[in-house]
Amino acid sequence: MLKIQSLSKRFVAESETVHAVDGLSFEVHPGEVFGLLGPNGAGKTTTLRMVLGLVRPDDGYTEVSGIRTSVDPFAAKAKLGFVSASDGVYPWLTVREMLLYFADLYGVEPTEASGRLETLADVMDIVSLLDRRAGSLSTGQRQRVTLVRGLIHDPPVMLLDEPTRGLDVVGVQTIFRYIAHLRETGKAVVVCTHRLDEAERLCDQFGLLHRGRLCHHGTLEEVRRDTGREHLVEMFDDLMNPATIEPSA
Ligand SMILES: Nc1ncnc2c1ncn2[C@@H]1O[C@H](COP(=O)(O)OP(=O)(O)OP(=O)(O)O)[C@@H](O)[C@H]1O
Repeated sequence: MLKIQSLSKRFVAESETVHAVDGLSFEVHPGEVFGLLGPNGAGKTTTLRMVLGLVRPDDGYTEVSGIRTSVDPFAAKAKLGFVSASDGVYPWLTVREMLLYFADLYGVEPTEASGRLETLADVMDIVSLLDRRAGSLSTGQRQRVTLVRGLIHDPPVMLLDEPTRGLDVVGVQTIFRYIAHLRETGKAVVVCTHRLDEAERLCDQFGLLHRGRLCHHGTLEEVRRDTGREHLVEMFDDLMNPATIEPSA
């Protein structure tokens, strides 16, 4: 499970203080997909960086499977998988070598790593790519390999940062299949995206982030009830242009 409690981060840029994340709290349970949604600059990446232990919070904490990132960052990281649209590969290694190398970095026993690689290669349809050099893969093939890499140490919590950015229809479907697999295997998943239409189809829980604050939070039904709006895009429009909100009857 992932727990985020009263998390805050301020940055000072050109003598102005930016509240990038401001008192953020939510939980993601096993088998749940949480969409952390927000416009540019809402604080999504800063939140993920704090969960990953790359940025120190000013207040609050993040906890991965009961381990506070600030107390034991290495143990917390071992429980996290991270996939981002800008992930690269080691071009001179074969796909198999690269995935087993990452498994080794995470301390996975070689026999266990090989078994896991076989299962995941099957799920993500990369069996025929395993002995190819990673540098020779197409964008879609590379994407499937990086998705497998995020899971090679079987983490209970997965963070996906803009996972469909730059992908074609087939690539987007692959992400949908991957997230279905994560849900079925009981991972607690956070997806950060601007693609609100995709988020509506992908996520079980939604957090609408604006200027570092969670403005609405819950299932799609709950946020619909809360906002009086049907679609996420309308909810965001209201948040960003409050003057356009129609007074309720
Ligand atoms: N290292 C930094 N120094 C100064 N300001 C920063 C720093 N990192 C982030 N910020 C500011 O914090 C705010 C939140 O940024 P963040 O990158 O978390 O937003 P985001 O929701 O991920 O946006 P995007 O969707 O554009 O990636 C922004 O105003 C940003 O300019």
